[in-house]
Amino acid sequence: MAPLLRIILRNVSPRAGFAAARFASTATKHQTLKERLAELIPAEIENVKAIRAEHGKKSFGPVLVDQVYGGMRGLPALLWDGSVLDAGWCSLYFPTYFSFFGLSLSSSPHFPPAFDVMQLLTMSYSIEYLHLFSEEGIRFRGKTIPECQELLPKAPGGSEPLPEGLFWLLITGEVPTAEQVTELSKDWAARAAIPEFVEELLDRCPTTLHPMSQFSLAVTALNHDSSFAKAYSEGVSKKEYWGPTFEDSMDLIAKLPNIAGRIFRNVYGKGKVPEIDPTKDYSWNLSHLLGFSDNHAFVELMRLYITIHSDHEGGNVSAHTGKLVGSALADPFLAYGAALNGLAGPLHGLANQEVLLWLRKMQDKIGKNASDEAVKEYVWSTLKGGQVVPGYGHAVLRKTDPRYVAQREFALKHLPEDPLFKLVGQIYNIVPSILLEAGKAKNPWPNVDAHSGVLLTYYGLDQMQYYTVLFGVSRAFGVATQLIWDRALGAREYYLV
Ligand SMILES: CC(=O)SCCNC(=O)CCNC(=O)[C@H](O)C(C)(C)COP(=O)(O)OP(=O)(O)OC[C@H]1O[C@@H](n2cnc3c(N)ncnc32)[C@H](O)[C@@H]1OP(=O)(O)O
Ligand SMILES: O=C([O-])CC(=O)C(=O)O
Repeated sequence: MAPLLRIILRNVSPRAGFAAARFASTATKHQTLKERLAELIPAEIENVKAIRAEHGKKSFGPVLVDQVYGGMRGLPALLWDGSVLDAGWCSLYFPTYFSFFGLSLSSSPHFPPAFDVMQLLTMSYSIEYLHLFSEEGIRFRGKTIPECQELLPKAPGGSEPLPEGLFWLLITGEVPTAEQVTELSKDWAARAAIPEFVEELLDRCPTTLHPMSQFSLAVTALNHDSSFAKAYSEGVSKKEYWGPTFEDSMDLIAKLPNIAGRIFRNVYGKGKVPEIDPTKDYSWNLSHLLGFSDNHAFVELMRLYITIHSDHEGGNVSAHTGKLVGSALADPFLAYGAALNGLAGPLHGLANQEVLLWLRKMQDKIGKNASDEAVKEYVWSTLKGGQVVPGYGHAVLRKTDPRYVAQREFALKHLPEDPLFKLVGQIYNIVPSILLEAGKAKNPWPNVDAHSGVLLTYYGLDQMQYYTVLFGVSRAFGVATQLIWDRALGAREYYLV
């Protein structure tokens, strides 16, 4: 049985966070992200040392055979800094005077061991609050999506959070100033150009090659100019790994709009890719490269979309893959290229494409204003055909995904009368009870992918095979954050039996 214990595990984000560093110092208004990060790292290294010295030999509990066969669901062992996923029915948070320790209890088999952990923690941490049966789903550095929408800086005239602010929050645990976010926008615009050979590589792809394959190909090729790979080959000290990893991560995020824009224009015959505007924010530029920047609501949608898709704890396929590949000291481009290949699976990020295809097929079969009865029959025929209902269910969540809710609110504000949006609402009233009746899915509620494609379609971006590329632009924020912190804290490489 010993090898079982060495299986890597999903769904815990127990990192005593940045309160310690915040206690010692506070970000100054003019600091860059890298300067602030450099200040935070030493305290965090000490924090991890202290946790390991005190708790290193304690156990999170047994590993069940079912969990090993069940895709490692509910096993708490994967460190993830940026976000914690709360299943929607049970979550414990332990903020203390010097640290934040978030433990997500994500599935029932894990419940008893989790209580061991609770005891373990209460032995040495003062609990300021503990909330059970909470409803938040994802929290970015402890902040829910509505809190991020409220607290993060906005563009002039905009009401959705700027993803630049979310990235700052993921990296530092702090809400940035508007000035810091503007500097980040400028920095990313300055780094946005992609090498000519990557442009050529994309231009030579057949238009029939799936946009996600092109995306991963181009991201992988960026490794040609990796600061980390260069520094490593020149013998950089372990202690300095995080610096070139940070530079690569910033380059990666900055270059994604140019890659995504080029793929979109090549595949769908939309002409030459325009220049990045260095005075504009990241989402405006992404929208511009896709040809939608004159539509203010679409740009706002991109700001929301990139913010909410950025990070979802470490157990999902893309995040986990990025961390795993990065743990062998592959540079961020190689690690993220691998992550994108996982995101391209239909049970993960590609589900947003699958949802639209499924909706279109449904409309072809039963018409555009079908009755509830006809929709029910169509859903049953999907299940009876041995297929999944795309956009429904989740490995961790046990409630409607708050990212679905955020997108629904956006739709209610901007496109309340859209027929496809209404169909999504109709399906919401039908699918959960059918999935419950079918008796297999542990979570009958919709996930993020059930809604995103409908919004994009409304604004004219109806090339559904392309949708997961946008998801991939966003997910880089979370994966990059973890790669940087893993290098800063000297995370060990994974070892699978
Ligand atoms: C960004 C994201 O990645 S969000 C997820 C996007 N993916 C989708 O929307 C695809 C549809 N959903 C699914 O396939 C699943 O719910 C997943 C992959 C998301 C989660 O999988 P799991 O954690 O294994 O779900 P769960 O434990 O509930 O599965 C139990 C059974 O219910 C089935 N099930 C789960 N969700 C659904 C669904 N939406 N439709 C039909 N059956 C489902 C599973 O296929 C499984 O069947 P099996 O026992 O025959 O293998
Ligand atoms: O968390 C998961 O398993 C899948 C998901 O919703 C995401 O990665 O955004």
